Amino acid sequence: MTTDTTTKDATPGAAVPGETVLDARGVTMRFGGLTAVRGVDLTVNAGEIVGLIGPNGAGKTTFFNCLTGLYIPTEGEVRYKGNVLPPKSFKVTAAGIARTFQNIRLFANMTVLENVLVGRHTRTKEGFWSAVLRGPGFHKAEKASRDRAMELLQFVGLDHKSEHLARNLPYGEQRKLEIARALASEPGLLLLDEPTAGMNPQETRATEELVFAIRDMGIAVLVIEHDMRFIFNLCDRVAVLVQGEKLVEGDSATVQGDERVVAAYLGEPFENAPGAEEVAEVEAAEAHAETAAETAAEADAETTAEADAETPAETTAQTAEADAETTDETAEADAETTTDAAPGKENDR
Ligand SMILES: Nc1ncnc2c1ncn2[C@@H]1O[C@H](COP(=O)(O)OP(=O)(O)OP(=O)(O)O)[C@@H](O)[C@H]1O
Repeated sequence: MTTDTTTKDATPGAAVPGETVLDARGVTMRFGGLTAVRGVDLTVNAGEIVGLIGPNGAGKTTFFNCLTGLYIPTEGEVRYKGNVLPPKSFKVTAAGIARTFQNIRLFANMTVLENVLVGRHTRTKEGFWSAVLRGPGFHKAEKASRDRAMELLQFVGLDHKSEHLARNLPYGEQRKLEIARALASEPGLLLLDEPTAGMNPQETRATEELVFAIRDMGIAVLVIEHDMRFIFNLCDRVAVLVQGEKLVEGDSATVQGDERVVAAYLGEPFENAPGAEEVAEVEAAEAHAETAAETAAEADAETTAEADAETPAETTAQTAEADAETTDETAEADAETTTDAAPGKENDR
């Protein structure tokens, strides 16, 4: 019996510069009557950071799921380094694509180090008997895995927390741990689904640096994010999905300057832009609701003004009358009193 306990190619992801790492063509995903992604083409080349943006429900995560074997696209094809991807997520990971999730998926009750070690399982060859017998080869492989996991924890800045339980990490560090675990499979392409969600501006900037460092390690990156500043600082190319369709693709300046993108985010759709009709309907309903609210407010304001105008005038007039009468009576009484009681008057008479 032989047990192969060597660690597989440490950097299988290392890509040839300029090589097309990901090539998705005509990817369509339907759920019953709903087409979440429609005919999307997207490539990611070695050394690139590509952004995928779009309003909520645009189909970004569904597209990611089609790239990672979680969904089998209804139509279209996804190739990684020229090979069609197998329709199983663990095989996609083994092929060289790793990902993080929008909703963090860590093993909460395992330590930080154990979480990263789990990510390494596709890169080790220890078989069943090796694990059972725990011979010298197994221990050697285990040590190599631990060393690599610690390197990755150091890379994301979590090596000092390797023995902490994952669930005790603050949110931002949990996101970093997810990235370290994804890197543990030594990918050639990393897909990040909203990596800065819930982070403060400082953590977001640190994540930006981390993604640049990942790219510099030779790993291509495709990132979904709603933080436009993060996307436009980071990405070589950005693709915009709206209503499941790719609306625009280009460098940051091109995408930022494209009026259809501005319209898709600001709710002023272009004629024939995907989703324009729906947005127009929502806008019309909102405008109608606003007009109704304004009319009601104006009517209220008029009623109040009329009531205000009548009430103080009458009250003031009545008060003035009452004051005048009181003053006259007081003056008379004062005059009488003063006259009657004036000292020395009688003496003067
Ligand atoms: N498993 C599913 N079954 C049915 N419909 C789904 C499924 N997954 C996604 N959808 C629908 O597909 C559409 C696209 O959703 P998706 O989550 O991909 O959008 P998104 O762009 O990632 O949105 P967000 O930015 O809010 O995460 C939505 O209408 C969603 O409800």
